[in-house]
Amino acid sequence: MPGMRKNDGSESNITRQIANMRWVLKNTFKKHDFRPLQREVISSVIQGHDVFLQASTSFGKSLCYQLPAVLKDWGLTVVVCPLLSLMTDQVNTLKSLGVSVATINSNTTHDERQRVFEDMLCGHPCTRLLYVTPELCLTENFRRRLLTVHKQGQLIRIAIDEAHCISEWGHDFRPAYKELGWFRKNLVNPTVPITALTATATPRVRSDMINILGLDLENLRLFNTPSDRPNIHYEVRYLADYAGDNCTAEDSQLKNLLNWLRAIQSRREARIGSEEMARLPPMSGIVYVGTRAMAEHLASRLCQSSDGTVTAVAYHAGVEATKRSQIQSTWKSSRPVQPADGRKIPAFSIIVATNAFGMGIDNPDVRFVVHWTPPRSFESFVQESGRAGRDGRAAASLVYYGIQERNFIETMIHRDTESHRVNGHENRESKLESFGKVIRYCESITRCRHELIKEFFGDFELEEMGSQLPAKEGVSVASSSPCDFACDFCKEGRGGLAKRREKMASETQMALLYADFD
Ligand SMILES: Nc1ncnc2c1ncn2[C@@H]1O[C@H](COP(=O)(O)OP(=O)(O)OP(=O)(O)O)[C@@H](O)[C@H]1O
Repeated sequence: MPGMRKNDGSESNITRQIANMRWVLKNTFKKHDFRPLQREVISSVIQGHDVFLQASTSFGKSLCYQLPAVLKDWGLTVVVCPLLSLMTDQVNTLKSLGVSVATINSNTTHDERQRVFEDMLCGHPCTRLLYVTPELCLTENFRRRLLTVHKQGQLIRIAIDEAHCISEWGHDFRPAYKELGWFRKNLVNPTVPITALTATATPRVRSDMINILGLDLENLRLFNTPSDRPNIHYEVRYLADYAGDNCTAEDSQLKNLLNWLRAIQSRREARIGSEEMARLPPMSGIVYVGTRAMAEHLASRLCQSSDGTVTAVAYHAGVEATKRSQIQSTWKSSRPVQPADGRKIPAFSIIVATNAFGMGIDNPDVRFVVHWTPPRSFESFVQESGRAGRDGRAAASLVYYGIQERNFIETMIHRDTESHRVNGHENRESKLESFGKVIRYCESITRCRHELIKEFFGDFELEEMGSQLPAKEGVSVASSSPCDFACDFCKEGRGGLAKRREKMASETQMALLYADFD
């Protein structure tokens, strides 16, 4: 492509870098081997292509721009990142590996900012990776500096993490992302290649990403992995929206969750024996709830009602920042938590969270994610459930679903889009469309849940667009079913699910309930 720089230019340089990939992987990043597809994505990055990577949560997308940035012994890669916590996490990890990395965000001091800018403009920056917010990329000051680095021939790539934030049809729309088309329009002669990464983009969001960023279709390499996660067992539990004789709907849901946890505990005990189990740290899990108050309430109920089996703590935007990071690090540490009063070590360590417990949570051994109420968007569901099993081992996703909650969430979406009026109608339509997928996912009793996830993310369409497939050549990502009894449909069959769903309050019952309310 005219004007396009193939990194160092010469073929021999590219070949040398590709040959060194494995060495850098082992020596700098301390990883034994590439995961399927990582090698191909990284090779394309090194060759100077625009790259679009849609890979499931925990795939290891960051390595796909970090490794090429380190592999070259000069030049700056700018990484646009939407969240402070995500940025801090990545920067700290890279620093601990000895990589020259910097960040400019709202927490960066004036002196540090000056130091980073001086290095950036010195003509031969030491910094290999610079993490910035999308908002910084809007400022004239930063843009001017970036143009200077480019004129000096030192800007080798722009990486845009969580690139689905660019689209109003996405679940995390961020207006500043929409302006990132500036890079392609201005970083020219030679054109600076762009890598866009996401775990959750529907076809409509994907096309926004490609168009707004101005990715060059001639030069673009597309990659994707299936949007579902083969190691996650997906299950939906149907709530009967009426309470039993002496128990509220919440009581019966709590009882159901505790029984589920006890069953996991018994299976584990049968597998490894009770002595070994007593030595192990508690199993980590996340329970997502809709509100801060519910997070506090459910965390305390889980502690009280579980007979010492569960330790649970609430996490939401109202918890003070230092306490939040303390909660996160205790939960991530995987150390057995010996209660001070001599009680037994709990079998489960649970964070009861609102969606404030979000992107960038990289705890490898979360064994389950429970949605206490249905998630508000399908993309959030896949992101949140994808925090389970990041180590590749078996994990579970459980969603509690009931008609009452469904109606409540639909009402809230209407109300929120009314009051915020963010592009009013379109915004509401996209939110309702996404929640519609949650409803179809939960109410379906005739399809494998892994297949539904891939269908809703348009995995098959991505293949048709020319996306590269991971390792096993010729096997279609979308059409092959990875579900080895790893969802309730494939395990229980249509009959089993239908029986469970029957218990859910019917539309008519709900209408009667609401009539009573009025
Ligand atoms: N080749 C590899 N071998 C072993 N571990 C790896 C490899 N590549 C990445 N990882 C690890 O996998 C974890 C997830 O990586 P990363 O944070 O890049 O995921 P991601 O694809 O961005 O996921 P998400 O969208 O959920 O944030 C990290 O702990 C990372 O160190």
